[in-house]
Amino acid sequence: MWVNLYKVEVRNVHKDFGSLKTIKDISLTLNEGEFVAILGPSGCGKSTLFNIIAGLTGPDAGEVLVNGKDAVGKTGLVSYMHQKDLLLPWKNILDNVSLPLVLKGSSWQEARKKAEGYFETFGLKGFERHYPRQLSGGMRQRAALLRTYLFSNDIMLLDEPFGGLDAITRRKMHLWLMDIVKTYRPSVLFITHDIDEALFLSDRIYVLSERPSFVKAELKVELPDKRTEKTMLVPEYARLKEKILETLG
Ligand SMILES: Nc1ncnc2c1ncn2[C@@H]1O[C@H](COP(=O)(O)OP(=O)(O)OP(=O)(O)O)[C@@H](O)[C@H]1O
Repeated sequence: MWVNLYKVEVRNVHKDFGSLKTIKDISLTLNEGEFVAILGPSGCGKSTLFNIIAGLTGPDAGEVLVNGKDAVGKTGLVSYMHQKDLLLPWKNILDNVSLPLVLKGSSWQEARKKAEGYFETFGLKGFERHYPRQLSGGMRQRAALLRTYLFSNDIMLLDEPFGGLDAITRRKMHLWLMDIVKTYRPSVLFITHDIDEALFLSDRIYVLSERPSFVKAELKVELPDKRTEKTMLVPEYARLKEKILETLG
């Protein structure tokens, strides 16, 4: 019998922090090579959900499977880029992004060699020996994304990676990230507050309710694969956006 093996499957997760009811009941799936956005109001428990998937926090009830296996309380199975993912200020960019490979057992020499191979694609070529403070905001985020990708190039949890960037840099990062995703095909769960960002980047979107959160809607984003600025003008884009706005209420 053929069984669809999800990269990530969350089944009926529930979480409270003392009397603070945070996650009421969330189930979701992530297929191989898929880009799935999780859109929800501030404080509804999105980061908590990621902490649970990454094994950093235990759910009060429910299951988390990564590659079909129980992942509750298990770290290291997915790469996780936090909202404010800081690069180590005292290490240069090459060493910052090589670090996950060293933590996984490579020598510094091997790790740097492998990491260097990605600098061109990640728009960091020529900045290997620069320190984080010498880079623009967009470059720092690309370096943090590369570090996340190198930790496990398979499943990535990205918690609002472009939240702190200005609108123009953000737009550029979206176009860039789409190319990266097409080239490397990672499976990505992506938290955002931004409806356009979710529509522009994703294959599917889960819309969460206010806290205590549950999945209010799941939408398939059937827009052309190659998305450009013009995608926003397509009628299907407007239809989906309206549906999300209605759902968020
Ligand atoms: N370890 C903790 N102990 C107690 N309360 C917590 C803990 N972690 C999160 N919370 C609370 O749970 C709620 C959900 O937080 P969380 O960061 O998951 O939301 P979020 O949807 O990611 O928010 P935002 O979109 O603003 O980043 C918040 O009210 C937060 O204060």
